[in-house]
Amino acid sequence: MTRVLLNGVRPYGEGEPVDVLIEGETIVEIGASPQADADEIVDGGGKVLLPGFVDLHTHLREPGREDAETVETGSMAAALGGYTAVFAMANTDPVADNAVITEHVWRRGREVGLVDVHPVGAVTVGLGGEKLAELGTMRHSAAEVRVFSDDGKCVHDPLIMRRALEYTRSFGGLVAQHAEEPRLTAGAQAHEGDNAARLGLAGWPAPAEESIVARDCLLAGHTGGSLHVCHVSTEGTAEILRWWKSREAAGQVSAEVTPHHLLLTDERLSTYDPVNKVNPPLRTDADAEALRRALADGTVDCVATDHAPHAAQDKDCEWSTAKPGMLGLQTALAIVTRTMVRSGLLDWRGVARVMSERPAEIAGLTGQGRPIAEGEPANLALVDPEAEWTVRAAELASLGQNSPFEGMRLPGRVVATLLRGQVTAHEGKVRR
Ligand SMILES: NC(=O)N[C@@H](CC(=O)O)C(=O)O
Ligand SMILES: [Zn+2]
Ligand SMILES: [Zn+2]
Repeated sequence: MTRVLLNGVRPYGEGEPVDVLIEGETIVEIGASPQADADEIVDGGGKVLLPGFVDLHTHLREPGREDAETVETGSMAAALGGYTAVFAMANTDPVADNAVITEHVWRRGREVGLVDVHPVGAVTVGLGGEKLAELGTMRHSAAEVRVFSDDGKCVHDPLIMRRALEYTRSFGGLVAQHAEEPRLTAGAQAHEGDNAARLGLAGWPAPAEESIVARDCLLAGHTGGSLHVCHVSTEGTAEILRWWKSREAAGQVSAEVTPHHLLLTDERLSTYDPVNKVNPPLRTDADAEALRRALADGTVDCVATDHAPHAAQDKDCEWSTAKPGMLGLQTALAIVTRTMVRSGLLDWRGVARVMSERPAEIAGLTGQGRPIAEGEPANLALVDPEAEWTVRAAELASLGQNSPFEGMRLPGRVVATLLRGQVTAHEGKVRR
């Protein structure tokens, strides 16, 4: 069995540095270990050791748009970003609304072997919003799909949403909702507010999100199904979730926020650079601040990247025809470090909670988001909290280069990632 020694690391950024010895897939010893007989020694230098990150919301674009991303390039970006599990959204071409596609994505993930790739199944056939997909078949396929989402589109018909919550409940599944009332966002190009008005961009009003979130909380409560709210973007949504979760009969409702909604606002739109175009749109300072507070106090459960790579021709064009979406996997930890850790809103235990433990729990992954302790699976991310680096999209592993953080100097860097004891990334290089 291969033995890897992480030399002088601080689990959760707490206490004096310790040595972590990994044998095969498992952490076998934490303390002062003999270094001599390890096959590989990773020099920890007192850096922060966290459980490997889990991303509930990634777009890998395979099948169909392999010019924007593939399971392979997305897995590389994930490993470099500290991730040990990602959920690949179903809005591919063809749509992942059946077991053939979800098994293909799952198998590709296993072949690449850098990160656990869990395909998300579509809720409705072709993301059409009209007919439930064969959720049970996907659940019982080799990919064991548990998370279902029409992401990119909202399951806007309340009866379909009700049925999806009821049906997934029967096998312990989860519906992840892209909350957007389509009647309120027809033609929308930006957050509805002063900036959009000044720039002449059609508005995406906050209630388009909030009305669906409120409705879906009620439906989840009524059916006993599990609801996960994707990319929460407004202060109002945070308030609805806070109220709903304070109720005794809140049931299973969870929510995620993206790094870009924690940091960026619609002030960036004045250049009309489509790199800032995303769904839901970048909102106001007050929204971003409310989201940071909601993440800190647990109202919003976790960070999910909504990593959405696009080919150059879909982004280097005029605003209205550009596709929405931003890269996220390799910058998430740095944005969380800047917005949550440097601001004092979260300590590293808190980061472990929002980037690993909660998302693993929400998705029902048993081997991820585990404590850093002897006998536990060695899914780990080693983070240098002091390192500063400048984002260069051309240097990221993704095929698409649409990072809104281009040129930004950010704190916090992933030094190494381990998937079940295998080093998958180290010092900015992928290991295969
Ligand atoms: N976030 C985006 O702006 N785009 C996503 C879809 C989505 O997450 O809604 C995409 O697939 O490109
Ligand atoms: Zn979405
Ligand atoms: Zn998405």
